[in-house]
Amino acid sequence: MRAIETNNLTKKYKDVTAVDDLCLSVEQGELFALLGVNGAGKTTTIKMLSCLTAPTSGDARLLGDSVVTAPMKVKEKINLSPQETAVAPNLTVRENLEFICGIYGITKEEAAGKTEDMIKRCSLDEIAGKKAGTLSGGWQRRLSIAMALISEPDILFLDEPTLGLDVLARRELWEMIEGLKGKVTVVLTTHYLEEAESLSDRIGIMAGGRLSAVGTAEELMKKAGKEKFEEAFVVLCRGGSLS
Ligand SMILES: Nc1ncnc2c1ncn2[C@@H]1O[C@H](COP(=O)(O)OP(=O)(O)OP(=O)(O)O)[C@@H](O)[C@H]1O
Repeated sequence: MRAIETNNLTKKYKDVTAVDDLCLSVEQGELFALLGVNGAGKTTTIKMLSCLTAPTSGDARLLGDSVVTAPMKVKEKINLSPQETAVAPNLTVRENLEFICGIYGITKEEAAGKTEDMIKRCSLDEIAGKKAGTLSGGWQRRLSIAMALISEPDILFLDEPTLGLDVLARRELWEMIEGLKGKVTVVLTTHYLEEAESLSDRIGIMAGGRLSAVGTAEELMKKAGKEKFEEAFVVLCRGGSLS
């Protein structure tokens, strides 16, 4: 069974078609990156796949369940780390994680163990007792992803995980995301081409709400007839043919 399978997934706002007839599949354990210029439809796609907004038409199945007819089942299997880091600034890192455990109905005793596990797994030890609001952007993103992992999702959506981070913080977050490879299906959106190229198994390029190409970075460069990924991206954004 595929992790994600979309069939003609479409989202229209009044006079804008944000996502247009999207047909895409992602395998279990895959790290899939959605690339595209501003307004290409990446965030809207993630929102439909994570049941935050309903499609106008079409459907998507996540591990077999439809976002249209079974959104509650889908929500049990997924989690999202949104563009805006959603940590509680006055709680410590540990308290933020315990708070999320509470939301999922995990008992206090279990929550303590789960929180410590997550602190170790996401290498948050050195800042576990610090208030989240005092942390750098990189640490806040790392905490935000740890919070999304508490529910042990099969599929994790990361919307622009490294937006605004400096080069070092970005590299550290890449290592964390790479550590998820093969264990969790990850779909991330990004504007950083090198992020998609070095992290992901496959890349989908969106332009004008449509998927203009999909494949490994190598395949996309071959398809565009370019040796550099950035050049391939420009060609494919400007309407390279569908693969
Ligand atoms: N709630 C909304 N109401 C009206 N139009 C919207 C809404 N959300 C998104 N859009 C429009 O849909 C299109 C796709 O937007 P979306 O945010 O999905 O793109 P994106 O690829 O994520 O862009 P960015 O890289 O800038 O975040 C844009 O034209 C946007 O203005």
